Amino acid sequence: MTRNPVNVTVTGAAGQIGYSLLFRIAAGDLLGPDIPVKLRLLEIPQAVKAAEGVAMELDDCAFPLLAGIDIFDNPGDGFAGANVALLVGARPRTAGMERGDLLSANGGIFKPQGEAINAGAADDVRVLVVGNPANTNALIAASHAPDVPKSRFTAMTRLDHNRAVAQIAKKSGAPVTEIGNVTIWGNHSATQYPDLYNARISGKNAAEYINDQAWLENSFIPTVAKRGAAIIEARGSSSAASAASAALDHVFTWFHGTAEGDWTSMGIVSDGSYGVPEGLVSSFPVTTRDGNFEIVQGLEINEFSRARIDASVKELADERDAVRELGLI
Ligand SMILES: NC(=O)c1ccc[n+]([C@@H]2O[C@H](COP(=O)([O-])OP(=O)(O)OC[C@H]3O[C@@H](n4cnc5c(N)ncnc54)[C@H](O)[C@@H]3O)[C@@H](O)[C@H]2O)c1
Ligand SMILES: O=C(O)C[C@H](O)C(=O)O
Repeated sequence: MTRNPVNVTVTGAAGQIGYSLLFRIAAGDLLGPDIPVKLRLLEIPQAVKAAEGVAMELDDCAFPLLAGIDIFDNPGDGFAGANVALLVGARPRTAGMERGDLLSANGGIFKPQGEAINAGAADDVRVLVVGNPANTNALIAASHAPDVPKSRFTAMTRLDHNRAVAQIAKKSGAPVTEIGNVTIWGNHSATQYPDLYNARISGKNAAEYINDQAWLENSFIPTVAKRGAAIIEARGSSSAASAASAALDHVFTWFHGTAEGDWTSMGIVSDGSYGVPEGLVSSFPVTTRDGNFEIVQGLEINEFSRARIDASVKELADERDAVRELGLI
């Protein structure tokens, strides 16, 4: 039986994440090996030519699952009929730019994109925001899409989650497949809190298994939280292949589900769980199935974790207040 292709809109298609992401989407890594996709590439007018070059290369791969590629320079056409929307394109921070300038520049991108999703995306649309500041950009987009359920808008903290898994595997000597129940709480920023206390290694409590508080405080948390900056420092540009891989993991897990007893991390609109004010887009532990998710409830939050979650959530509240003042939400 042949399935109808799924429309996948990717913004920032000519950028460096786009270049890693699109080929793997077309190879079936986003939705699965039996689901054809139609790519809708959205770029700014100046980058359309580069996106055309990427589309030529996609053609040249002769991917069996790739049912078509269209390129757009405006959100209204780019999001029309989108079932999955990956919002990667964003305005990067440049020298001398204040946080408010960055939020304002990105508001100019994510407000019209939210409006276009509201107006023309498919009824079942699922949105992942990758472009930074991802959580607040997702908040802006969601607030301009009143007809789309808030649960359809997510921000990417899966890269942070995967980074935490890798660090725990390295420290413990266990393979990544034995690491589970990792949570990233809060913002995709240096204030994020990767939670070792509720994580598990081969079914055992990870904090007890590793039993090294100095490593947890002075190595694990800062390494994960500042990994983006470390990659920029080493590579001369921000993470791209790992970010693309995490975006694929995020969407794949959203549709195909978390493993029994495990969970993943997603930036989602808070329902007030764990004291995170309702409406903020914060990272939580979630279980997923068939394009839906539920926050894992009842986890123990010790004093150490509480202080760090609160600090990251405060940053999210400050970002929300800043975009509110700018009239972006
Ligand atoms: N959440 C995460 O974990 C994570 C990880 C890595 C990078 N990022 C962020 O992802 C974003 C993209 O990174 P990159 O390395 O691909 O950047 P890049 O600069 O290489 O590419 C960005 C692309 O977006 C395009 N673009 C800009 N405004 C647009 C708009 N309004 N509509 C459509 N396209 C637009 C640009 O033309 C460019 O081609 C950045 O904001 C980066 O900070 C997030
Ligand atoms: O930190 C950044 O600016 C890049 C990105 O968000 C990352 O986490 O790699």
